[in-house]
Amino acid sequence: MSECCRVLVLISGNGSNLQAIIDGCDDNVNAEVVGVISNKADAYGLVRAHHSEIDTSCVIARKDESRQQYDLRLQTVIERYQPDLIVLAGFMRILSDEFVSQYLGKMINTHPSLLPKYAGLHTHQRAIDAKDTEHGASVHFVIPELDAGPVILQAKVPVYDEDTVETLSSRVHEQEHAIYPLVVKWFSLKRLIMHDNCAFLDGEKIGLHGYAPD
Ligand SMILES: Nc1nc2c(c(=O)[nH]1)N[C@@H](CN(C=O)c1ccc(C(=O)N[C@@H](CCC(=O)O)C(=O)O)cc1)CN2
Ligand SMILES: NCC(=O)N[C@@H]1O[C@H](COP(=O)([O-])[O-])[C@@H](O)[C@H]1O
Repeated sequence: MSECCRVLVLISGNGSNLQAIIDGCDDNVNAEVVGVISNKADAYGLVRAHHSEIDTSCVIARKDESRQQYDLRLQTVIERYQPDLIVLAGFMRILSDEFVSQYLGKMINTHPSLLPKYAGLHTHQRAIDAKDTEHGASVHFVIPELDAGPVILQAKVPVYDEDTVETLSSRVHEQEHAIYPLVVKWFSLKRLIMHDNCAFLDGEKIGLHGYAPD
């Protein structure tokens, strides 16, 4: 079996996607979560990592620190883990252009909307306010432009009239927990790459709305 894919997960909160990725890195997947980095000391995802005996680090923003200064500290910690893949899983900081440019093609994110709809924050409330009938999640490569990287895989969920942010986000979470580990598996098997700002799976260019099996 080829070298195991070293996966580093960045979080800010609960870590349910982290948990899905930990659970997905079983014996059949050539990947291992080698570390978890949080920008919040109280992130429950750190507890999840401890339970799985995964090394953790915290990089907490300092007052009057520029985005670039924070990212330099973050980069120093990241390099200790020598990751093959960096997974943003609810990591709630916008990363500087210089930082992201160093990890093009090896950094992915899960975003709680059907990109390119609703880049940014508060996506569930925006979908409810717009009376959308469908919503979902997008796993994409990370580029400097926020939530604009090539989409790899999307999952759709229905939106009901009686939905609240809580009920809708829960439905989206369920789908994220299914698709994110699959994308990590594809990357670990070297089936998934980014080239010229496009995502490719098994050599086939992935469309704007992610991989769609025939
Ligand atoms: N350069 C990039 N950085 C990040 C990307 C990206 O695509 N390019 N993805 C985001 C993840 N994300 C949505 O999926 C996201 C995270 C955070 C924010 C944001 O506005 N953060 C604020 C602080 C918000 C808070 O503390 O609650 C900020 O950083 O000023 C938007 C989208 C990760 N980074
Ligand atoms: N814009 C970034 C963003 O909103 N990301 C979202 O944060 C949640 C983290 O949940 P988790 O901590 O339980 O994995 C996920 O739903 C993810 O899509």
